[in-house]
Amino acid sequence: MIKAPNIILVGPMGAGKTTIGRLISQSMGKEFYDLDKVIEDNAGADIPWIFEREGEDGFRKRETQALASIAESDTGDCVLATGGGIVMREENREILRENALVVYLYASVAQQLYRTSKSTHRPLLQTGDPKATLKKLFEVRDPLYREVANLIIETDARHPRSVANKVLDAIRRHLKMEITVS
Ligand SMILES: Nc1ncnc2c1ncn2[C@@H]1O[C@H](COP(=O)(O)OP(=O)(O)O)[C@@H](O)[C@H]1O
Ligand SMILES: O=C(O)C1=C[C@@H](OP(=O)(O)O)[C@@H](O)[C@H](O)C1
Ligand SMILES: [Mg+2]
Repeated sequence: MIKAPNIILVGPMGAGKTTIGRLISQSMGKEFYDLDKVIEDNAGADIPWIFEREGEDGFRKRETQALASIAESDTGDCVLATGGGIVMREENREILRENALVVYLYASVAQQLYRTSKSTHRPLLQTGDPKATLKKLFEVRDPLYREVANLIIETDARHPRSVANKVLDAIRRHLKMEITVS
């Protein structure tokens, strides 16, 4: 059986997965991994370069490999922030569902747009109409995030520290509930 990491954050670009993942890993005393960073380290190149040279398909292959390698390693006791497209492949969703507590960080399209607008490192948003792109992606992906999630946390109108505290509370409640039930 594949051993998945403890806490996995999913959600759209700009939901705050990287930011919140780091904060909650510090509070929980767990190792933190950002899947995009793992992919970049493995490739020796950044994400825009990978998209440019290998296309989105090449990136998705690397993403699945990186997820599987973390899931199969002994680093089970960690917090993992994924990229927004992780739910697009069924094999990824299977790994996410296995053993991990998956937290969906929800953000409205307006917030996604606002939070991603200052950065140019997301190749999918380097289009004439990033709002339309985010909306289209969200329509496809939101049901998939919900399919794999154990917990859903709303992030609009919340400071990152407040989102992190909400996630930590929800995780504690969820784990306590599981212990009480079993
Ligand atoms: N709750 C929040 N409120 C305001 N800004 C946020 C919040 N969460 C993240 N951000 C900011 O939004 C940007 C994208 O966050 P990031 O963690 O990279 O998102 P993701 O990894 O989900 O794409 C960063 O500049 C980050 O500081
Ligand atoms: O939504 C996506 O398909 C992607 C999201 C990005 O990560 P973040 O969600 O952390 O921005 C990164 O993996 C890549 O640019 C593709
Ligand atoms: Mg990120």
